[in-house]
Amino acid sequence: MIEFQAVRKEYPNGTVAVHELSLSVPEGTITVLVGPSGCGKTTLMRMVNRMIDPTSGRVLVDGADVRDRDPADLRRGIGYVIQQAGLFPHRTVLDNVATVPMLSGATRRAARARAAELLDRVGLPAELGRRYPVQLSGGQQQRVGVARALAADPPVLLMDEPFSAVDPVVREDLQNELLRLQDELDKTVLFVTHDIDEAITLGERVAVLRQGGHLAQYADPDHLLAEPADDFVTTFVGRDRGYRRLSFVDSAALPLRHADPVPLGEPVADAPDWRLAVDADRRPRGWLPPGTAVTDPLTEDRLVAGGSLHPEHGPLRGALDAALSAPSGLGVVVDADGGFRGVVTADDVLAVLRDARDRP
Ligand SMILES: Nc1ncnc2c1ncn2[C@@H]1O[C@H](COP(=O)(O)OP(=O)(O)OP(=O)(O)O)[C@@H](O)[C@H]1O
Repeated sequence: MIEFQAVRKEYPNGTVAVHELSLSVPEGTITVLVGPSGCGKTTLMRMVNRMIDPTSGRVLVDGADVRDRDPADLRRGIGYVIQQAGLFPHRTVLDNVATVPMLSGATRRAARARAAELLDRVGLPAELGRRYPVQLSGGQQQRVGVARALAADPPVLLMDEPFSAVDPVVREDLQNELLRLQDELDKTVLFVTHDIDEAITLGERVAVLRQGGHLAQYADPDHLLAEPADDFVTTFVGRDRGYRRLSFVDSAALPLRHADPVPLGEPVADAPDWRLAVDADRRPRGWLPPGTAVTDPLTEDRLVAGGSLHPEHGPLRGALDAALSAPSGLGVVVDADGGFRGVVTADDVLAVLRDARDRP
């Protein structure tokens, strides 16, 4: 656990970067610090590994004041990932990662074996290990940065805008990769970003900071979107927060409508409605338009491509998207194996939301 207790940072020029801020970062979670430029996010984060000491107040890691720890020793237990990855340009990718275990006394051979394992873990092919950082894309470099931060297997990971220099598609990949890794590793991650979407995607807890290093709100993402604490947070989380909130509401209360899918490979009689075609494993393959009779065995070329599929009990946002993107207006719900379960309409999704809102 990381705990900030009434920490304040005033730089020698009189700038107050962090103003008496208290915050607990629970163990094994991703906690995000988010806020506009200059609100003190980086200053706050760097107090954890003593790159910056607070003017007053205390920072505790696992109950101990970091000021009582030797900085080098403290940092061995804290991985640090920054924007642009900060890799050593004259070392190969493999050696960039192997440097960390070698500093902790591993032999070169053992350190390289560990580095190769980590590169694989962050989704990089082994042959990239022989290249130099400039020979990698921005997204690949960030993955190396993450691998290097994990090399000493630290319980705490500090990530300062690690994904902000890459394009949105790569960024989404990296975010998903981090969530997948965190599922396996259970680190205590403190993540800094100025992007509220990134904060909401990654954070189990999100701390919104405003200018002068004030904590505007500290909550889980659903709470932040549903009940922003003040006008600043409302503006910062943005206009479409109602829609984005759907990502955090699960669809357990969504009733499934029955539908009789038509199997591929069999003739189909004419019918007035759209019908979903499924394969032998009941996996949805597409929609047969109303009024189509098929006398030969039904083949995929007769079908209109389907919309997105909604995994049963996934977030409501996926159910709404499935309904809106299907040519029939019926969102297809599938089980864990991708088999057809039933359909939902956009009205069904809205009814669930209305019920949730009206419940006392
Ligand atoms: N060494 C320093 N000396 C004086 N002022 C500083 C110093 N470092 C940062 N500041 C100021 O402290 C405030 C907080 O800076 P900080 O870098 O923590 O903000 P941030 O939220 O991380 O911003 P960004 O998103 O732009 O990186 C800013 O006003 C900044 O100009």
